[in-house]
Amino acid sequence: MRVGLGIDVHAFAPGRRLILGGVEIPGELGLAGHSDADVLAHAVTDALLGAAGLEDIGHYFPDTDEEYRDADSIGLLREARRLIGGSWRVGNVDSVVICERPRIRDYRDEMRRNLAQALGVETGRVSVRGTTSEGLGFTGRGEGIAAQAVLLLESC
Ligand SMILES: Nc1ccn([C@@H]2O[C@H](COP(=O)(O)O)[C@@H](O)[C@H]2O)c(=O)n1
Ligand SMILES: C[C@@]1(CO)OP(=O)(O)OP(=O)(O)OC[C@H]1O
Repeated sequence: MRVGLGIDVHAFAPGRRLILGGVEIPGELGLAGHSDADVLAHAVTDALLGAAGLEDIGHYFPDTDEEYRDADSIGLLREARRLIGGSWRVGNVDSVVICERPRIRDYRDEMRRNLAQALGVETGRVSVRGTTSEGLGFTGRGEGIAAQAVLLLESC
């Protein structure tokens, strides 16, 4: 077994859609990024790549490459899963999104389904939770969203 950790942060930006775990959340400020800025999908992708001992997300999907402008980050997670190859399967993923809003609980099951599908596992193996930072720091001031994920790989 191997464990991986992924952490990502994106700042809010006007004129952007908010995509978290592949779910478009209406009525909220979006996040700045070269891709769709799906901070949760990025954290899970880096946890997956880290568990496999590979390079990081920016290595495989550079933010200087026009191919990844506004890219669907769930699609990038699926691509990263392909890079891992067939000798590993995902045991489970746990993840936390840190923001004052939106309330992640309202969307978490759809996020879990999207992430699980990209990873090729049952939804029950993927957890997503939200927490505020109680008004403290950049997330507390509503400047951006942070996400963290841990992922276990099991050999097949
Ligand atoms: N963005 C968020 C923040 C919180 N939640 C839910 O509320 C619970 C309490 O959060 P605290 O930060 O006040 O501890 C948390 O356990 C979540 O159920 C959320 O869904 N999305
Ligand atoms: C997937 C990528 C592609 O540009 O997305 P970005 O929106 O640039 O987000 P970031 O988390 O800063 O870096 C990962 C990038 O590789």
